[in-house]
Amino acid sequence: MSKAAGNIPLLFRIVNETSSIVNVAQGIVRRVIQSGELNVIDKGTNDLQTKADRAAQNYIITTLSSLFPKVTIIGEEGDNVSESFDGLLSTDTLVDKCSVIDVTSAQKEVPEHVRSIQEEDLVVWVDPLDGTAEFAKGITEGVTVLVGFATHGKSVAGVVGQPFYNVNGKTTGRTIWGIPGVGFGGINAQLPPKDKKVITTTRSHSDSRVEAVLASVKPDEVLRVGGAGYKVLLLVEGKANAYVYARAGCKKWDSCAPEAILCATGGSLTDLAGKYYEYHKDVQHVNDEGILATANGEDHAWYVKQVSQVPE
Ligand SMILES: Nc1ncnc2c1ncn2[C@@H]1O[C@H](COP(=O)(O)O)[C@@H](OP(=O)(O)O)[C@H]1O
Ligand SMILES: [Mg+2]
Ligand SMILES: [Mg+2]
Ligand SMILES: [Mg+2]
Repeated sequence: MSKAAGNIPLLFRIVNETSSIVNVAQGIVRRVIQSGELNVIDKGTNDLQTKADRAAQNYIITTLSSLFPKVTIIGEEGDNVSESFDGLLSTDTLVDKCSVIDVTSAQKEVPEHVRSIQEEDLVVWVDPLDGTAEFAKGITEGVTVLVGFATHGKSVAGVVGQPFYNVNGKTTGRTIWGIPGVGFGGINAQLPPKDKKVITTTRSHSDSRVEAVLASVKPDEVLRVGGAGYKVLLLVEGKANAYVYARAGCKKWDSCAPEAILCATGGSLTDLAGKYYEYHKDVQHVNDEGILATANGEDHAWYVKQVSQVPE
């Protein structure tokens, strides 16, 4: 390893490598839908998995673990995913490499908790395709590829790919990264307007309690879209004020990367009581207490109070 590489914090190096890996994974996801062969299975009730979920996970974990063999990687689709990605590696040049962290300028200000991270400290939460219920129906805009990084139980970095992101009607895809306390890139972060309360929530996993809690925050407008990652991107871009989901169902791989990116841009993601989720390797996968995320972290306490008033 060169001296320069040795000086770059491990977290920066792994986020950079992951952004390239996520670019390739986005190509895999696009290729599968172009092929028309999704090979959908239901892992439970309304819990779909397609060939794209399997192949993208296999690619991400195989590549990341070969580069960083000491990290712990937990993928949504489990440990025995063998779907081949060989025929799905495109020469797709549509997606630019995401903007990398400018290490030389950022390095002076790297917080100690980031600088001190060792490979063996990292737990990586991989959701190879978020928004599968919609993807299987051909609703692709909200599909994301999520890779979140945690140390000591906290979400410390995230990379999110959006393979069907459109610019002027052209599907270009994009890759976004965020490290709380350091920065973010790949997205134009904006606060939502203050004069209107736009709330985003699930499109495909609602129930009566989800609706009752949603009503408690008195939305002016509700955006029902697929994917935890996409809902958080709506917050980061100022298109929604809060993401409210009062049901167990999202898992650690759904929230780890979005939490880091949202936090890096001034927002907050917690359970409905305002408590941060833990991301250590032995934690329960299901986020039992729902999701409450706000574009502006200063609004968070108000939402916690509102939702706490809904009877169980
Ligand atoms: N009740 C539930 N059962 C199963 N999965 C759920 C769920 N609620 C949320 N999820 C998962 O959380 C993510 C966001 O959900 P939603 O789009 O409904 O907001 C999706 O991830 P995946 O698409 O990666 O499986 C979805 O499967
Ligand atoms: Mg799934
Ligand atoms: Mg998901
Ligand atoms: Mg998924």
